[in-house]
Amino acid sequence: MSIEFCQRSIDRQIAEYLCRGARDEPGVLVRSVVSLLSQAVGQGHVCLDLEEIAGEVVRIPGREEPLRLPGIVNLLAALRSLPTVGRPGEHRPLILDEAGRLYLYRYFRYELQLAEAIRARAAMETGSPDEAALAEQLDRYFVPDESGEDRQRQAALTALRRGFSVISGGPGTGKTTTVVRILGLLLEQTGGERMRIAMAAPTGKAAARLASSIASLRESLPCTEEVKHTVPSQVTTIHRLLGTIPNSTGFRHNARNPLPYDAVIVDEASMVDLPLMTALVTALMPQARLILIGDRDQLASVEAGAVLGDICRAAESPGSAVSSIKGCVTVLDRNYRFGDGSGIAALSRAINSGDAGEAIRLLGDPADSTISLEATPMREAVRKRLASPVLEGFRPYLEAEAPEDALRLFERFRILTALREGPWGAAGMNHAVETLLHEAGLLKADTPFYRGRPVLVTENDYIHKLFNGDTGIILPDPETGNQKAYFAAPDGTVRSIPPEFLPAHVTAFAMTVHKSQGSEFDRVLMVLPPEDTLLLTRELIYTGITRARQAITLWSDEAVFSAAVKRRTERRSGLRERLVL
Ligand SMILES: Nc1ncnc2c1ncn2[C@@H]1O[C@H](COP(=O)(O)OP(=O)(O)OP(=O)(O)O)[C@@H](O)[C@H]1O
Repeated sequence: MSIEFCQRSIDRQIAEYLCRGARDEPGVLVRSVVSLLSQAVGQGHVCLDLEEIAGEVVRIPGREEPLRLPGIVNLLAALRSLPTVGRPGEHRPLILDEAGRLYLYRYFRYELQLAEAIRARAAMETGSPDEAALAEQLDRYFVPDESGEDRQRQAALTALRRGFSVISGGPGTGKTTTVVRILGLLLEQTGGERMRIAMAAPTGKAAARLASSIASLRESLPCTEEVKHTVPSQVTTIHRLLGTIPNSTGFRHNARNPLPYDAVIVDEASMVDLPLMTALVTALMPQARLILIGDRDQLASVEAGAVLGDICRAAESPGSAVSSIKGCVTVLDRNYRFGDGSGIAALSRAINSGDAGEAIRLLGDPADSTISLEATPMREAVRKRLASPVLEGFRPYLEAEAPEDALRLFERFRILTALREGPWGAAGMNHAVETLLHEAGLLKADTPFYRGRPVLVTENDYIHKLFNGDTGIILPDPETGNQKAYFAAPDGTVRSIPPEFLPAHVTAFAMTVHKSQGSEFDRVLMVLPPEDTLLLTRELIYTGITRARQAITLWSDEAVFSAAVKRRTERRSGLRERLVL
């Protein structure tokens, strides 16, 4: 195997800077390794596994001869001889650990701090000592079902008893239902007011979704009105909770100024990267409880790490038997929304187990119209093939009068893509959809902010309270007739701003699967390119498919789909091992 360097200038600069002491041929070697580390971090890995690259051939841009890296012993020796490389515990720009993992110092420190904080919290027993009272409470909240195995009840028990717990499950497995019951249980246990609980999610959209679920589920809790009223209804973004500081990567809340909460619950935790998760756990009070909710099978965070996945795997690993992380993770696997036999549920299971053949069989089953597979059309045929799903999917919102109706109806259908650019990427699809809708007379795409243009915000704007991932629609103000960008607020109301004030945004008929994390739509058309690429992974396919509540159509060639389902995203990190110490 040879390693391709898609070296960015930043990787080269970092390597030059960190390898100042290294000269001549060994200097080229260590500079290359450090460049590879920087590149790996850019791709989402936390560290570089030297075992994996030892003995491999590296092609370096601008250098004719490829470089063969030495075997692991010599490679480790070469790196250890550098003044910039230290061992764990030392304060050097690069850290080489005992397992041959090379880190940028910052990431090593994050990983170590996160593992230590989680282990300490996992070892913390927080539950009420009154077992009989606890059993009575749990029976009230979780009416035993015929299966005899109630994972939701188990998840709640863990959340009540331990300082750290994780609830992982796909859409519709009852994560939100369980969280709301945990809220009721926690508040009951402590007599309501004394328990200070914060709820957060990585994006504004995910926060809004959780807030509205809590509002609708709270009334059904089997507790007193008094307890119901103390159930918190606010969900914030993690950045807001921690308090961002302009032009700094630090937060207002940290170990010296901890968050004033007894329990912090984080939804959509698979989207949280290593630096942010570390910032969050280090900002908790020593006795505070942390509950993470998410889907371990989804795409990992955009930035470095796969924290939720690593935690879940650590809890399952054989080594965890003697560690505090054992028993902290509950996986919910029963689909209450569709039933386990539904097409989308069965398809997600086949994909998660890497069984592409079964997934293709399910997709081809004519008896199930909720899931289907069609070959990706050639570039020239894309628009023709899009016409029917696009007109059907987008007509209702474009014909709606009131902004709140348009926003609600827009959630019915979305095109998700694997790629950002190109004819099968979000950019190409958006262009094709715009043209189709324009030709059909459903919109007039003659100005940037035409009536009906859906926009997806791509950065956080604290002034206008718009966040990365928020989706709005340009519509005329009923009173003035001027175009405005309308957004659904977390409380269910609609608000608007003049389109000129919009932060960075893109058109949103189609969006990448990455951007769709934290959202769900009734029907989804997911588009894979006709050629296989390394970006197509099992996690990407699973995440895209599970965005659909009712029906999914997949455009993909069978070979491309199979290759993708078999390809797992592996993010290098040492977190799993550090958690089971
Ligand atoms: N134990 C249960 N018995 C019966 N129905 C349940 C149970 N748990 C959840 N449900 C129902 O299943 C549906 C999905 O539950 P919920 O929204 O809590 O799942 P979720 O995992 O949070 O899904 P998503 O990730 O899509 O938000 C809801 O309609 C809920 O009422």
